[in-house]
Amino acid sequence: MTKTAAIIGGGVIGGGWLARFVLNGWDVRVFDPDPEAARKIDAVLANARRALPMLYDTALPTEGSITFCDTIGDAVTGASWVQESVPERLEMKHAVYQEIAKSVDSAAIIGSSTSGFKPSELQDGMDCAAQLVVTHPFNPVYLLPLIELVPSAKNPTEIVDRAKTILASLGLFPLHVRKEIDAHIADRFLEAVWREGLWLINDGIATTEEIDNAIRYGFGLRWAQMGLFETYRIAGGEAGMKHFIAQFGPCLKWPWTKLMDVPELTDELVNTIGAQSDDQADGKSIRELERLRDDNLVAMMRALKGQDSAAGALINTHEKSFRPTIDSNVSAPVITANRIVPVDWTDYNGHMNESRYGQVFSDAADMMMSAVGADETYIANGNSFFTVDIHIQFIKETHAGDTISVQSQLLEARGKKLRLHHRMLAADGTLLATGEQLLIHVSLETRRACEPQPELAANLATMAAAHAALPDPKQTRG
Ligand SMILES: NC(=O)C1=CN([C@@H]2O[C@H](COP(=O)(O)OP(=O)(O)OC[C@H]3O[C@@H](n4cnc5c(N)ncnc54)[C@H](O)[C@@H]3O)[C@@H](O)[C@H]2O)C=CC1
Ligand SMILES: C[N+](C)(C)CC(=O)CC(=O)[O-]
Repeated sequence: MTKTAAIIGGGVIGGGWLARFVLNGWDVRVFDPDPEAARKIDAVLANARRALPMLYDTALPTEGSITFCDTIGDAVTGASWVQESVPERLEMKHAVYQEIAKSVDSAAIIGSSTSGFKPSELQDGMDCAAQLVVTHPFNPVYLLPLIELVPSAKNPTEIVDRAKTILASLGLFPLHVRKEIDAHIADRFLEAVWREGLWLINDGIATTEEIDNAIRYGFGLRWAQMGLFETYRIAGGEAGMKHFIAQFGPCLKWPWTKLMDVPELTDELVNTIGAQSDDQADGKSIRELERLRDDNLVAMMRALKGQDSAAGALINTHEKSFRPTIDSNVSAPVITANRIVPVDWTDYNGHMNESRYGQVFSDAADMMMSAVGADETYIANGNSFFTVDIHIQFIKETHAGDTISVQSQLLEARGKKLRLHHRMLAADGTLLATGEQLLIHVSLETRRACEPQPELAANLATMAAAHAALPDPKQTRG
């Protein structure tokens, strides 16, 4: 059944939420009084449509619909999730909640994107306070998975648990902030780091670019995969965290940081920061910077996906929830891939690198193996297939963001030998490449060829019989 979300406020953050819901198959109803809202949302959605699907090795669910509404009441009616992302002003948020409360379903969850308000401040005077929690996202919401989920004492556990389940189903990482506090967890860090950055500029120590270099060439990379404490545990050497604290704890009392002092944001300081930031951007527009940011985030998150670590492990788990299953009894070629070409698969020629064709066909073979029962369990029990030969024909170029699919056909399954033929197609059916693979069934213990287990042999025979009736794929082009 299609689920419906209401997006109240469709700016930078509301637009990102909208994209996250729509690209995960939810219908969305939006209210934003800005006459430019639809145009701005389209721009965010275009970025999201390009970037989010690249994180996954299979197609996302079919997109949901988007409806622009004239009132808050119209937008929230029938929605099971309402996401408020109006400007960070308490009186404005309260006025919006009054309107939401008039029409919202009593079972709906209302999430606020607030960066700093505590849920109890937001719930103050609200009729359906028990339904509202803070769900604080990070920009770009369509790519970054963290959501700080902050309930107050007014929220029943059921709401918090259901919010966690829904957020996880969108590929998000709900971090339950158990005690409400101004600015939750992450923005307290960001603000401390930002404050220090402002001081370093104010005091003429560093420019915006030098500060960004200090982050992106060093600790920013560490933080992205391990965070603060685990990184410092390692920095303590074999003696670990306690040794690290013994060594560096005393520095905390030295005047390394300015702590709560804030430099006065005089015109002079703001102009200095603005000018340095303009220099640093080197003529790139915000849209160009967004694209660079998104491509880099996709590439980094895909690297973590390969390691099944941190944000990458989350993507792998989410992907399992919508990965299609394969029916091995089909008398048509099996669809073994349906995906987007990610940005990290392209090379200096501006197209998908040849090595990735091999990867696509290798993944397709994995899907065929799993379709006939040579799945994770079969492999864990000590048997598998090794590829001993592959012939690839590169027929047409393909580029980052293109949709590709693969049709696989079983050409021969005889004893230890398995021969597959794959056709890689563009979204319009154009043939992009073909791959023919010879695989040999092996024992993972002896690392030598051996006969498949009887059940697998029977499944292979069934598929081979069905596929024998298909036209010879080597004769079919385009
Ligand atoms: N920009 C950021 O980096 C982040 C912002 N947030 C939070 O998200 C919320 C929204 O911030 P942004 O998207 O950055 O602001 P924004 O200014 O980009 O968007 C706010 C949108 O709300 C609309 N709006 C104004 N009054 C409205 C009303 N009565 N009903 C419906 N829509 C209304 C505006 O037309 C605008 O499109 C704030 O609470 C902010 O603290 C959270 C995480 C990051
Ligand atoms: C600057 N900010 C407080 C609005 C930042 C956030 O709330 C989170 C983010 O995306 O950095």
